[in-house]
Amino acid sequence: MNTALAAPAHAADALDLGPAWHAGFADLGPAFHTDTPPTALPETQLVALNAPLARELGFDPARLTGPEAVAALSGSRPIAGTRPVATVYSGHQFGVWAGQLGDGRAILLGELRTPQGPIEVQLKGAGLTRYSRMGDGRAVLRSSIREYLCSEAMHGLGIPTTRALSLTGSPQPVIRETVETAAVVARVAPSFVRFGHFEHFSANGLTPELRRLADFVIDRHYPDCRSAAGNAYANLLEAVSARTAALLAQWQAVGFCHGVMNTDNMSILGLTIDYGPFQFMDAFNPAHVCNHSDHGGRYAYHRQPNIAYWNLFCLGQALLPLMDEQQQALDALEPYKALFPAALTRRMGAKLGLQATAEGDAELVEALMQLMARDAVDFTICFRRLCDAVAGDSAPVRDLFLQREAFDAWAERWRERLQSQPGFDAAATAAAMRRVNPRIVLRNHLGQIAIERAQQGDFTEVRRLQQALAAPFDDREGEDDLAAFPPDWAQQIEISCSS
Ligand SMILES: Nc1ncnc2c1ncn2[C@@H]1O[C@H](COP(=O)(O)OP(=O)(O)OP(=O)(O)O)[C@@H](O)[C@H]1O
Ligand SMILES: [Mg+2]
Repeated sequence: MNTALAAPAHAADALDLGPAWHAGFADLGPAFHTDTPPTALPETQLVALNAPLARELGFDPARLTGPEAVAALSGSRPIAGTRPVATVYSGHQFGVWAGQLGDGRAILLGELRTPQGPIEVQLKGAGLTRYSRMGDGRAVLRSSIREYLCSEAMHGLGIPTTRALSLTGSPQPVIRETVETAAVVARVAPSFVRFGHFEHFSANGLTPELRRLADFVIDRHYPDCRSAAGNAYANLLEAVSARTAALLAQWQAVGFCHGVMNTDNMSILGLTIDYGPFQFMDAFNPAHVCNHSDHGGRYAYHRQPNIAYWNLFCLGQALLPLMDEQQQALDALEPYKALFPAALTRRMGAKLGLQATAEGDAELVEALMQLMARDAVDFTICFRRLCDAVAGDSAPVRDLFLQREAFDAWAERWRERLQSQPGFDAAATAAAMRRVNPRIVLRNHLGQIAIERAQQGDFTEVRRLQQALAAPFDDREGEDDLAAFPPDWAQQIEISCSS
């Protein structure tokens, strides 16, 4: 059922932003959500707008910049045609069952129909909901800038992610370790359903609702799971596992640490979701833990692929009531073990200029990563300089290593492998490598500089970063500072769950 929405009760005050809204998820019924209007913030202002995305969604960007629209995008004025709800989910946090969670500060407005399919819109930080528990329903400007920029950075890198439409701020104080100010990210995705949504209905023995949710997701996003042979829900689990494997390979290949891979932060569509304590690594350390609250290092970079598998197990467990036997879930999860390493070798091989995977490539990649780890080499700069080494000068990449002879020995093996490719063309290979090895990623210190300026009321750096991160593979003038090594103070930045 996909009904267009009736005008809400507060229609007189509601602002028409252009495109028509549909209920989508809210049609599932009251077991899945609670009607929750956003809570207004005072004196809202536009920190940044994603005009290209606005156009894709059917908005006229010029119409989103006026004070009324900015109030609407921050949840401070109702949007005509929307039906705001907070959805309920549960989840495993840091390996432990956490029980009911839910959208404690994100409010789903409804969905827009685009040529690419339905797109849900949420306001994160838009006020208290039934699921806020001890929280205040708010998000601070600091963490909202990080979410806004990183979701678009991931999109620019070609990594599946929720996306950010707008970032609005307000002087309203929000208490974290210090007093900060409130902000709201309007974010979009084809679906915000998480593994935790399934865990919720399963753990509560609500099998009809569990089935309803699974059918909703299959019908809209995985129709092949029903037409294929076998149990449709086991097929769903297998399809989600495949997307998750592909996602994790992409994270690992850009040195991205998520920081809070709890099952409530795992997207059923294999999107990156919840930009909290994430980090793009500077110096490569496979055991790097970006979240200062993660004392045990559960979500260290090198553990991410196994954690994803653990989370998929939780999803499989949740879907069991819809399967005929446990073995179906186990069989659906099995392919991850081969899919992930194959995808990683393919991605890392492409970073090294290899068009197809051959025997020995995984080992060649691993040997480089070990050298990088031993010398704490900068992840992004190393791969970018390798591009230049194919057709030209290898001194800049060699200079990154302390153990130069070890690097030379590795580079010789690499060159041999490159030249073994049929029709090898050095210039074309270097160009292809530049399309997969970004020049610019959202390093912690770059975000920090933009945050500190924005906290002073200057949003220019947020907007400059947004533009640069949208095309992270390009060599553009005036962006050398964004592609440079991190300053020493970058190591002192502490990123925690506080947001
Ligand atoms: N300030 C807050 N007020 C209310 N609830 C919160 C707040 N911060 C986090 N929560 C809730 O705590 C749980 C775990 O938070 P987590 O940090 O994973 O998510 P989040 O950053 O709020 O958002 P999301 O996963 O939607 O991006 C979620 O249910 C979340 O809604
Ligand atoms: Mg979360």
